[in-house]
Amino acid sequence: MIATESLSKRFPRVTALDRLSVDVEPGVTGLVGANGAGKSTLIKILLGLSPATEGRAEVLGLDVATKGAAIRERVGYMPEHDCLPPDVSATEFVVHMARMSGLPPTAARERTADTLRHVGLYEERYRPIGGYSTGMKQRVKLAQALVHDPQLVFLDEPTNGLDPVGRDEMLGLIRRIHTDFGISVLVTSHLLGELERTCDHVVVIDGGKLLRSSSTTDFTQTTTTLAIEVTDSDEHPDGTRAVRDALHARGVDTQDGTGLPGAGHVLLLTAQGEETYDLVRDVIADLGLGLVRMEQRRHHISEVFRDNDEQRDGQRKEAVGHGS
Ligand SMILES: Nc1ncnc2c1ncn2[C@@H]1O[C@H](COP(=O)(O)OP(=O)(O)OP(=O)(O)O)[C@@H](O)[C@H]1O
Repeated sequence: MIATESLSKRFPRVTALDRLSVDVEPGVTGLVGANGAGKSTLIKILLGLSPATEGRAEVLGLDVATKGAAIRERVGYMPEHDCLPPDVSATEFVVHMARMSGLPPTAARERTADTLRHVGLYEERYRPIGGYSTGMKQRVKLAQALVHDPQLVFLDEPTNGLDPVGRDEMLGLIRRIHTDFGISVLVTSHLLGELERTCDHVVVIDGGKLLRSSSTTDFTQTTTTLAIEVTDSDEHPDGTRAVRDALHARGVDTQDGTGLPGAGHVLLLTAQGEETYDLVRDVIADLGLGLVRMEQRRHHISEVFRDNDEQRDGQRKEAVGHGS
C-alpha cells in the first residue's frame, strides 16, 4: 500500500521526518507518535501535497513526487483539524466532495446517502454543519474521505476531541471500513492504547524517525516475564519481601512490579522454563504464604516509548559523562 525509502522533510527550524523507511501492507495500520512526531507531515507527502526534501515514497505503487493527482483519486483523506463549512448541510457538503472526485450527480447523491448512513448520520444530515457536535463533525469528515470509494484512506487523529463513548464508536467504524468494504486504513494517533484494539499493524515514529514497525500482536505478545503476587501472614507480614529474599537466596533475580497498572505488591521475574514455575510455587508454599496470582505479562505498545525514552536518557547521560 505504502512504501517510503529514506524519506526526509526538513523545515528551516525542524526536521519533521528523518530518513524514514517503512512499508505498509493492506489492512488497518496505526501510525503512532507524540504531537510533533511527523505524522501529519508524512500524510501530506504521501498525498503528493507537500514535497519531500529527500528520499522517495510510493502509494499504491504510484510515486508521490509525480503522481499526486492519481494518488488522490484512489485515496481518501480525513484531515486532523476542523475544516468543514458551517453553513451547508452534511449532505450538501459530501455530495460536493463526491462530485469533486468525479462522480456523476446521481451516483454522488446515492453514495453520499449510503456513506452518511454508514458513519451514523441520519436525519441530522440535512441540518447545517455549524450546529453539529464534535463527534458528528468527525463523522462528516470521515464520510467525505470514503464517498468516492477509495482503496486506501488516511485518517489523521480521527478520535481527537471525542469523549470515551464517541472514541469507541469511531474506532469501531474505522475497523469496519476495512472489514465491510475492504478499504485499507492508515490511522494516526498519539494515544497508544486505542490502536491496540483497532489495528493489525502499528508503525511508531518519534522525532520523524522510525522507532518500530510490526504487527499489533508482536507488540503485545506474551513474554516470559512472570508477575507474582502473594498474601502476607503473621510470620511474614511483608509476604512479597519474604518471597523475594527466598528467591534471591536461590539465585533468582526479581524486579519490583509496582508502577504497573493495578499492581500492589507485585514481583517480576524472568522464567527460565518450567522449573521457574515449580520453584516459585515451592518457595511460596515453604514460607506458608498464599499465591494470589502468577501470570505471564503482556507488553503494551506504550512500553516502546518508555524503552526509547530510557535509551535516550542513557545516551544523554553518557554524552554528559563524556563532557559533550
Ligand atoms: N509548514 C511547516 N513549517 C514549519 N514547521 C512545520 C510545518 N509543518 C510541520 N512542522 C513541524 O514539523 C514537526 C512535525 O509536525 P507534524 O504536524 O507532522 O507532527 P504530528 O506528528 O502530526 O503532530 P500533531 O498531531 O501535533 O500535528 C513539528 O515540529 C512541526 O512544528
